Amino acid sequence: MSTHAPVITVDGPSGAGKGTLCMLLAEKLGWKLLDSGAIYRVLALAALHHGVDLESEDALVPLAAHLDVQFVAEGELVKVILEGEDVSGELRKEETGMAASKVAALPRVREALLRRQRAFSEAPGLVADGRDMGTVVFPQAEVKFFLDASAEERASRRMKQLQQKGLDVNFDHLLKEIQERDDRDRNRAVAPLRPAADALVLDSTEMSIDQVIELALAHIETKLSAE
Ligand SMILES: Nc1ncnc2c1ncn2[C@@H]1O[C@H](COP(=O)(O)OP(=O)(O)O)[C@@H](O)[C@H]1O
Ligand SMILES: Nc1ccn([C@@H]2O[C@H](COP(=O)(O)OP(=O)(O)O)[C@@H](O)[C@H]2O)c(=O)n1
Repeated sequence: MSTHAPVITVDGPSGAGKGTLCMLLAEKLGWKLLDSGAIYRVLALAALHHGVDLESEDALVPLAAHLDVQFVAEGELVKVILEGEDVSGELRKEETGMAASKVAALPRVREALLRRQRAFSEAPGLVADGRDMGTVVFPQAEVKFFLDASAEERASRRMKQLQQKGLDVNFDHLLKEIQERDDRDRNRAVAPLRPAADALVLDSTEMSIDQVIELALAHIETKLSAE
């Protein structure tokens, strides 16, 4: 039998600051990190590389079940290796996020990836970043957050992030893509993006990263000391 390890979940829409918060929490607590979005992104890339239709559930399920991916920590960065190839750069592109949200809408694809995500839970604890971490993948999690921000603020954060990587981006186009992806994530039949009933909802539109972390750490301390 596996021993129980505590889990903190952080769900929310694109650009809300989930990845930033999760990385800092995992570092501070010395816990493992699950970037579940990266798994959906890798699956989308595998489908594109193999010429598999992003809407063909029958073809995507075996690809998901046998996904050959490794996450290799290199200092602060995580290198993502798909079938022996470094796809870290391709992974973060907005079009990969868009393709990921298409494969992620398919129920049997999500089912095929469940065990792989749950396997990340190990001692001393796990911080899990995604859309359905607190509702579906780790419903028993000790601490749950739903991190949100206005679509305009999220698009503006994403634009700065992409510009820092030297990419040329148009704000209106980015905002439209983010809204389209959010709509698909919120309205899909299985594991839609929504806060778990027991999640603390944080709207970070007017908050700095430090303020979000401070609030999150205070909530974690309250929840974990009450266990
Ligand atoms: N509260 C905040 N205020 C301003 N910028 C933020 C905040 N939180 C995150 N960011 C920045 O916004 C961008 C997107 O954050 P990220 O953590 O990747 O979001 P997500 O994982 O939810 O898509 C990053 O460049 C990050 O540094
Ligand atoms: N737990 C998760 C994580 C991501 N996803 C899907 O994967 C896409 C990419 O997720 P991501 O977390 O990498 O995206 P960003 O928030 O970084 O933009 C999302 O738009 C969702 O469609 C999901 O369905 N469930």
